[in-house]
Amino acid sequence: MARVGVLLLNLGGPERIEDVGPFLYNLFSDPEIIRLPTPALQKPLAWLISTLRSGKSKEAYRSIGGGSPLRRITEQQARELQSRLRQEGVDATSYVAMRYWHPFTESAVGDIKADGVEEVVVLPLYPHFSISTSGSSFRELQRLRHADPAFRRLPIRCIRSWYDHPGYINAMAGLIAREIRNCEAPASAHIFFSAHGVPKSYVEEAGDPYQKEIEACAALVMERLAQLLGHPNPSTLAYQSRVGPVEWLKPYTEDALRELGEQGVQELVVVPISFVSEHIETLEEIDIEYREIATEAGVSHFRRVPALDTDPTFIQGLADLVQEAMAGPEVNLDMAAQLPKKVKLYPQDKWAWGWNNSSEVWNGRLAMVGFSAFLLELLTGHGPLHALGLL
Ligand SMILES: C=CC1=C(C)c2cc3[nH]c(cc4nc(cc5[nH]c(cc1n2)c(C)c5CCC(=O)O)C(CCC(=O)O)=C4C)c(C)c3C=C
Ligand SMILES: [Fe+2]
Ligand SMILES: [Fe+2]
Repeated sequence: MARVGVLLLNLGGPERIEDVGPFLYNLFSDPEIIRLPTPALQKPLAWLISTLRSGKSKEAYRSIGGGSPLRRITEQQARELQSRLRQEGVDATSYVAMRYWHPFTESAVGDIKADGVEEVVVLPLYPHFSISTSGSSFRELQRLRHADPAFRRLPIRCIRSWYDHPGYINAMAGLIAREIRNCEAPASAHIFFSAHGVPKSYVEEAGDPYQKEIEACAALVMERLAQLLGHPNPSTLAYQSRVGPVEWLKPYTEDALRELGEQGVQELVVVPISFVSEHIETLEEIDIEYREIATEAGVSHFRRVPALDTDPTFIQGLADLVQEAMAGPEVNLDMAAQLPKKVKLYPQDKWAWGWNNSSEVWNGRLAMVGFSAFLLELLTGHGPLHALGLL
C-alpha cells in the first residue's frame, strides 16, 4: 500500500503579538491578495500597508488572547484526519502547509520528502475556491514543484473545492440545527450566513468562482437544515472582513445586520460559512464587532454557530474527500488552480487593469502617485486610508 501524504492548506495566523507585523507583510506581499500592475512596488507597498495596519490588527489579536488559534486547531484537525484515515486502512500521514505563517508550505513539502511519502493528496481547508486562498496556495505549491525535481516526481491529487460535499454540508447543518433548537422561537430564528468577502473585481473580472460556490453552499445547507428541523427558516447571506477602499462582494455583513435589526428581527443565528476553524474573523469580528452592531440595531438574541474545528462528522467528511480523491484521477496543480474564464491571473501579466494599450503606463503612474500618498500618510498619520478605515 502506498504511503500517502495528506497536505492540508491553510492561511496561517500570528501566534504572538510580535508576529502580527511580519505575518501581515507576508500576506500583503502576495500578488493574489493585493494586485498591482508594477511588481517592483509589491514589497515596498506590503511593508507600508503591514506597518500601517499592524496597530489595528494587534488590537484585534490582543482581544482574543494575543494570537491566532489557527495553527493549534489546524494541527488538531490534521491529527484527527490522520487517525481517521489510518482506522480506515489508509497509510496516511497529514502535513500542514500555511501560506503566510508557520508552518510554511516549504517546510511541509520538506517533511513530505523526508518521510518518503509516495503520493500526495492536497486538501485546502477552504471549502470554497478563491484566487486569494486556495488559488494562492496552489500557486505556491506550483512554484515549489517547478523548483524541486524530487517533489515534482511525486504523484499528486488536488482537491480544488468541496463546498457541496455531503460530509461538510451535514456537519454544518448539524451545528446550526443545535443552535436553532436552543433559540426562544426556533421556527422564526433568522439564519445569517457571514462569508469572508473578496474584492468584487475578483469575481467579475478575474472569474473567481468563490461567490457562486458560497451561494450554492448556503442553499445546500439550508435544504439539509430544513430536513433536520422539519421547518424552513428565514436566511440572509452577507460578506464580512472587507479590507481597503475598493468594492467587495455585497451585501456587507455590517449593513445586512443593521437592515435586519430595522426590520425587527429579534433572534439571529450567525453562521461563519467560509471558515472551518475558529480564528480572528469569528472570535473578534463576529463575536465582538458584529454582535455590537446587531445589538445596537435592535437584535435581542445574537447567537453564533461554532466553527467546525474537529467536529466528528466534519473530520469523517474530510477523510471521505481524501479517499475519493485517491480513487479518482490525478488532478495536478494547474488543473486545480484553473479559472472558468480565460484570464491572466496576475496583474503583472496585465490582468484587467485597463481599457487600452496605454493602460499599463497609466497604471504604473497611478501606482506611483498612490505610493507617494501612502508615504505622506505614514509621515503625517492623516489621509484617506485612515478615513476609509484601512489603516
Ligand atoms: C475564505 C477565507 C478567506 C478569504 C476569502 C480571505 C481573503 C482575503 N483576506 C484579506 C486580508 C486579511 N486576511 C487576514 C487574515 C485571515 N484571513 C483568512 C481567511 C480568508 N481571507 C484567515 C483564515 C485569516 C487568519 C486569521 C487568524 O486567525 O489569524 C488578515 C489579517 C487579520 C486582519 O488584520 O484583519 C488580513 C489583513 C484580503 C485582502 C483578502 C482578499 C483579497
Ligand atoms: Fe478581519
Ligand atoms: Fe483574510
